[in-house]
Parts: sequence; C-alpha cells; structure tokens
Amino acid sequence: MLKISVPATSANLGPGFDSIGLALAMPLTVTLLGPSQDWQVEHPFGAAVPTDERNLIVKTALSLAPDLAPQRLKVTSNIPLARGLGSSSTAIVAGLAVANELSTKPISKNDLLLRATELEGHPDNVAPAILGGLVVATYVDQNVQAVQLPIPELFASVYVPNEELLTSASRKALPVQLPFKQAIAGSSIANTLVAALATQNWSLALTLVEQDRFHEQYRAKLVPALATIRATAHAMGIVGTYLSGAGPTIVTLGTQVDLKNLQAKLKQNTSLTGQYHLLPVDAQGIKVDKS
Ligand SMILES: Nc1ncnc2c1ncn2[C@@H]1O[C@H](COP(=O)(O)OP(=O)(O)O)[C@@H](O)[C@H]1O
Ligand SMILES: N[C@@H](CCOP(=O)(O)O)C(=O)O
Repeated sequence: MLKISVPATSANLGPGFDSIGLALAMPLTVTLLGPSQDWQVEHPFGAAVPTDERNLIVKTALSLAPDLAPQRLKVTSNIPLARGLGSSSTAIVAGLAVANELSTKPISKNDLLLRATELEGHPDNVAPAILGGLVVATYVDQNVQAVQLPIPELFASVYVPNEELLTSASRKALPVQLPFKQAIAGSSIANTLVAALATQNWSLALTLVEQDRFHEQYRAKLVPALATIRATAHAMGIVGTYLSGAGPTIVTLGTQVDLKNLQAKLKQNTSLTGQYHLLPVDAQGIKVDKS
C-alpha cells in the first residue's frame, strides 16, 4: 500500500508575501487503493469537490503523467478548503507525488517543486509542503529557488473562520502597483524578518511578522478577525499575529503556553465563531510510505 502525506502550510508570515511559508502538523493523506476502471477519489470535502478525474489531485497527476492508469484513491484531511492553509497546494503536491510514484520516469524533488509552483502560481505554500519547516522561496522568470531556514521553536495558534475565501478572490483585493517608498519599506521589513528567522531571533521575528506592507492592509476588510485577534493578543503582551496565506485564517506564532492562554481568551469573544487549532511545525514535508 502506498500512502502520501502532505502538510498544511501557512504562507506569507506577514511581510513575506508570495515567498515565505511554514509547514504545520496537519496533513492531507492520499492512499492508493489500487487500479480501477475509472479514477475514483473518496474524500471528506463534500459535493463541491469532484470524485473523478476532475479532482485536483487526479488532474495534477495526469498533467505530469497523462498515460497513468486509473486508480482508486482515498483522501483524508482536516485542512479546511479555501481558508488560507494551503489546501490547494497539498492537493497539487500530492497529485504530482501520485504521478511520480506510479510513473516509470519519476521527476526529481527540484522539478517537483518547479511543477508545483507553476501550477499554484507562487512557491510559498508548495515549497514548505514539499520540504517541511520554514522555507523562503522565489519564483521569477520561471525559475524557483527555495531555502530552508532553521525550524522555528514556535507553535501556531490557528483561528479558522467558518467562511471560505478563495485565494483568487483575496488576490483581487490587492493593488496593481505600490508606491516605490512603500515597496522599499515592505522589502526592508521582509529582509530583516528573514535575517531574524535565519538567526533564530524569534522575538524580533514575531515583531516583524506584524509589519507587512504588501497585502494585509488591502485584505483587512475581508478578514475582520485579524484586527480583533491582534488586539486581543497585544492586550496580553503577545506579538506575532498575521493573515495566513490569502486568509481568512489568522495565525499567531508563539510559545505553547502563551498561545493556550490566547485561545482561552479568544474563545470568550462571541464574534469569533470559527475553529481553533494549536499546531507544531511540521519538519518533514511530503512523506511517502510504501509499507
Ligand atoms: N484535497 C483537495 N482535493 C481536491 N480539490 C482541492 C483539495 N484541496 C483544495 N482543493 C481545491 O482548491 C480550492 C481551494 O484553493 P485555494 O483558494 O487556493 O485555497 P487554500 O487557501 O485552501 O489553498 C478548493 O475550493 C478546491 O477546489
Ligand atoms: N502568497 C499567497 C498565499 C496564498 O495561500 P493560501 O493558503 O491562501 O492558498 C497569497 O497571499 O495570495
């Protein structure tokens, strides 16, 4: 039996728009149950997600290996769809891995990263989903470069609103151009964030995570919980809250103790009706179990 596991990811970490991402210990798994007449996907996502060759996992597998014989796949996942935790990246990465495992000509991990980035459009979810941990990556002129940083000694408090927000819709809220001065400020904050993460200066990193200049201000109206959670955390002396990916999920990074206290406080706020998770970082990325 072949089982592929791909972690959820939280992209951007504030200023690292389209380039920084963190893998979280909440996996999607795909088990290959064997050949079949047609592609069949058993999954927990409801009627909106196809169960045949139109399923994103299968479509992605066939984009890499068009001649693959149909299979029965069983998918399990607690990653909510269209909430900013990289669900589409898990499907894309899992689909490429399915093709790679069944194909006689598997591609390398680097090519897998390039393919996954081409399909997703940006590398900040697919790179940590493949490599694990904290990854900084760039995709410019069809080239991907990805660098793994030390695994942060941090947990993630994850607040998932009940409403979906498609990444495509959330990107429509972004401006076409930024004033030069704003771009320089955003880039200097992002660069310093990367330096803080690379040198494991977590307290500076958590401060800079909140200083994005590229996207959060434009998306804030779509995600009122961001301001609420950030303000609640600040009142408790906790810094490190950002919009996860394109939202609407809000992540706060910090110690397990602080984040447990934060969640206890947030749960008293009746306007926050979504779901909570307290997750460690996933250090491994994609796993293929051939037992
Ligand atoms: N495991 C999956 N199987 C099939 N389709 C999926 C899966 N995960 C995500 N998708 C597709 O991707 C869409 C969400 O993608 P996106 O808007 O990028 O949100 P996210 O922030 O969760 O990645 C879903 O509405 C669904 O169409
Ligand atoms: N950098 C992207 C990240 C999208 O992540 P997702 O988890 O919402 O798909 C963006 O901010 O649009």
